Amino acid sequence: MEERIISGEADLQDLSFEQSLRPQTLKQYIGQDKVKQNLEIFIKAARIREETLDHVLLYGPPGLGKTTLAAIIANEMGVNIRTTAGPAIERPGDLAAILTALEPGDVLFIDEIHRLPRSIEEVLYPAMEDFCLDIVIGKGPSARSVRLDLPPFTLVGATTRAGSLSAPLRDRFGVLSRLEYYSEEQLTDIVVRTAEVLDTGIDLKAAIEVARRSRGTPRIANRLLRRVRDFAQVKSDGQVDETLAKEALELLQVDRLGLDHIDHKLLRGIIEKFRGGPVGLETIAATIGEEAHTIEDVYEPYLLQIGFLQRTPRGRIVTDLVYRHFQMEVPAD
Ligand SMILES: Nc1ncnc2c1ncn2[C@@H]1O[C@H](COP(=O)(O)OP(=O)(O)OP(=O)(O)O)[C@@H](O)[C@H]1O
Ligand SMILES: [Mg+2]
Repeated sequence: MEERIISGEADLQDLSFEQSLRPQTLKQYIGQDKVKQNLEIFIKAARIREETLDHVLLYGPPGLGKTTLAAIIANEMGVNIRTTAGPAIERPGDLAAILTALEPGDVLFIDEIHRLPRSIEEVLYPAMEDFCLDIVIGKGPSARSVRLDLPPFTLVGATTRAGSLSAPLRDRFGVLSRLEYYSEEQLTDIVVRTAEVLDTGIDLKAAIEVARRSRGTPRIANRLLRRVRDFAQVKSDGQVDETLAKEALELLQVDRLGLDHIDHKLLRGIIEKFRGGPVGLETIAATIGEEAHTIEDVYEPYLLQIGFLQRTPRGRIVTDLVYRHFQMEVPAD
């Protein structure tokens, strides 16, 4: 798969920047109002009762702020956060080691929780429900099960694929929060805030230009801003205005809706070879030389979100919006 500047997934450079860009409190966290309102109430209530917060599952596409929100939850609860990821926990013993090291009230953040092995999930159930751990000591006829008490804790799970989570695991979360794509206004606020953190001067119009091309995703907004900032430092005095932002984004080959050459290839392919569809996923994949699941997981979600593609039982179709975007005549049928 090609590297894309408008990918929602983190690259190495993002990771080194993101830590410094992360908002620390619910107040600083822009957008996701419904999720924030709920969490605010649950957190307040838990603090009044001096109890741990219920387990929270955060789900939604990459780069929308799940990891950020997990850290904010711990911060607002005034507790420590321990971070791990589904694929990092291979044996029940790994999980036991993490759980027994928690302090009362801590947040345990498990990223990519859908990738937790089934055998580990089963250890997690009693830990989530009753704060205890059943471990088997010894082998064969002398084996016995011992129950270990754990400190009360809050599990915060994050996943881009809520659908691949097993039902029993999903049911054990008291709070299920789905993160949505951000509006242009919210992304503009994020761009302005990031520019402040990076000590970069940016005009409002330039910030809007970056926001508009960020596919509803803060990670992409921050990444584009960094590239535009580089451009401003080389080409002018470092101040980002609208003309400069447009010029830089043109060079990055991100169009005014945040589509890149791969999106263009996909959409034009369906128009030119299949008269706009319907066409099956496998056929599209073969035509543009990509894996079907990559198209489904990576390329399609945003195109569906902005109404450029539709999924029908007979395959994908492009909508009139695409013809207009490419300034092509919309076909009569
Ligand atoms: N609501 C927000 N307000 C301000 N900045 C945000 C917000 N949400 C995310 N960001 C910024 O976007 C970047 C990516 O966010 P984060 O790493 O939390 O995404 P994620 O959902 O965990 O992604 P992934 O699925 O890849 O793990 C971070 O640098 C963060 O600062
Ligand atoms: Mg994350």
